[in-house]
Amino acid sequence: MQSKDHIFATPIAQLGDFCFDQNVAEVFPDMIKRSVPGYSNIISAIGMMTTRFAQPDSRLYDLGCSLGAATQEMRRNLTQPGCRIIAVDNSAAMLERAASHLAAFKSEVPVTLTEADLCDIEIDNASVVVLNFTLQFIDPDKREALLNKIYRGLKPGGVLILSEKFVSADDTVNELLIDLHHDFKRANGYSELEISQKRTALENVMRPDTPELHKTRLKRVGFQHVDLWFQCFNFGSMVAIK
Ligand SMILES: Nc1ncnc2c1ncn2[C@@H]1O[C@H](C[S@+](CC[C@H]([NH3+])C(=O)[O-])CC(=O)[O-])[C@@H](O)[C@H]1O
Ligand SMILES: O=C(O)C(=O)Cc1ccccc1
Repeated sequence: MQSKDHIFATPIAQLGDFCFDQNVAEVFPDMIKRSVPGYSNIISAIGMMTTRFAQPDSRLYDLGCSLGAATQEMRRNLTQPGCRIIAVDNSAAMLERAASHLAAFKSEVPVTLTEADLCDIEIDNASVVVLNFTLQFIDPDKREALLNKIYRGLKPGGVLILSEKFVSADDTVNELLIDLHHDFKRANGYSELEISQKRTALENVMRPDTPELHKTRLKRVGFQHVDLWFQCFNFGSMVAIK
């Protein structure tokens, strides 16, 4: 049985910044499923893209892996020999649980779990890189350098799958998409208090960009082929091919 997310269910007097601690790690599968429209479709598609883009004797990176949902899907769909998956997160609580989640499945594919800041790791010999709802938590000033490092670490023909919460450049549409996201959360059983307290807690730590900025930046770092392949409300996923 997975634990249900009640983190923001009661009034919190000193609402601090959202962080990926033990409490969040414990309820994370429930939290992400009820909070991110399209999450399970995106995870499935990461598996499908792995089958298409993984190259023999290369590395696959899951950056900001949380409990390793994308890692597990890549591992299940990998058909090329000699590959290794490197799953990275800077939350010790997440990585501890990722290790036990991944150990619950049998697989021949080696996985390295690394506790590190994405800004400090090396990326090398990569055929598939996944940033599934992680770039939005990186300091905006460091995003381009990280994407540049990913581009340089990818082999020709390699792919980056970048999923994010977006802001719309059009204020009216932006408000509509945020409202629809809140409707989605209500429909999934979150109360007004849960929605508003989490929104406040995320304000300083999650800074979404427009899809246009993502596309321009990905092109600037060198990706030849970039587009949005999925969007539901203000959440979506882009593909960038080297
Ligand atoms: N600087 C950083 N360095 C490393 N990790 C970081 C950093 N900043 C944040 N993280 C990590 O990025 C993850 C973001 S969750 C990813 C979901 C997952 N990809 C999934 O497909 O289930 C998305 C969400 O919760 O909306 C958390 O585990 C953070 O600890
Ligand atoms: O819940 C939200 O409002 C989100 O934007 C998604 C989310 C999901 C899990 C952790 C942090 C943010």
